[in-house]
Amino acid sequence: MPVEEFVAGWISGAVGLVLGHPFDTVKVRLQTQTTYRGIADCMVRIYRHESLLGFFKGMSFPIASIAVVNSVLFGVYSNALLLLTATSHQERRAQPPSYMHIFLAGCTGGFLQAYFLAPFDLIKVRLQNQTEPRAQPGSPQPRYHGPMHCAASIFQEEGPRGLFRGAWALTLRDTPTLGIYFITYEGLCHQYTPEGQNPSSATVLVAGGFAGIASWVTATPLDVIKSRMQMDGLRRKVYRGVLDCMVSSVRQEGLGVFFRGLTINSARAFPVNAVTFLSYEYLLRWWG
Ligand SMILES: CN(C)C(=N)NCCC[C@H](N)C(=O)O
Repeated sequence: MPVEEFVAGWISGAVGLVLGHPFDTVKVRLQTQTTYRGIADCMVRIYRHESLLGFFKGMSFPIASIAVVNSVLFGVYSNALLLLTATSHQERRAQPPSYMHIFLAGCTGGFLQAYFLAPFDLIKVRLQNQTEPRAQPGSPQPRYHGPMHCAASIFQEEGPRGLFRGAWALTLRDTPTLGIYFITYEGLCHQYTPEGQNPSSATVLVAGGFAGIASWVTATPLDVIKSRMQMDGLRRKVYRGVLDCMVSSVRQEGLGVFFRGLTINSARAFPVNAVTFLSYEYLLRWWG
């Protein structure tokens, strides 16, 4: 089993993560809190109240976990394609796999990564939603003092299953949309690359960027539900499950609720996934 894909997936994911985290914080706040009037209002209020550091809340755990999460995604995707088509990453340029195989391999990668991602994503979302500024004498204390304290508190209060709150919505979000992610990337690279050659850097950047946008546009409705399920139970439990969360969110806020954070999700997706795929391709070429 080639391990290069796992390592390339890890490094490329970390590059994208740091770049996209501030946008991700704004998105999570817009999806779960109704007090912001829009992207600009949310950004200004985070900056005024919590300083620049407010945008980077909850980033340390994703950085630590990206090694596992992205290497599972890219490694499983590539190895699933190897199983389905009997071609390695380099051979696939000369013998491109069918879109059905790419989709199935992407869905498999998405399905498996969701379970590795679930606890880390939960802790990220909980920390991103803490609006208290950095601790100053006399100022209100945030509920969680950091990622380890957050993980330990959830574990103590809700048991090990609590760490997987929202995991079902996350799996529903990631399984089909990662199929779409890889199909868009491979399809655009194939379209704009001469037969048998490697795609140019510009092609990889554009194809990666659009793969990010296509997958996040389709993922946003379940992303909203996932974030709400993850915040549920913080004080009292409101939703009975994914379907109940969907129905009551639509009842209270209308169908537009499914598009909360769509603009910022798409704006974030382009640069993050452009650099993720560029570093992924270069690392694999570098290792031959
Ligand atoms: C729509 N979904 C869930 C994805 N495209 N997932 C792949 C993640 C890529 C990158 N780390 C990101 O956060 O955009």
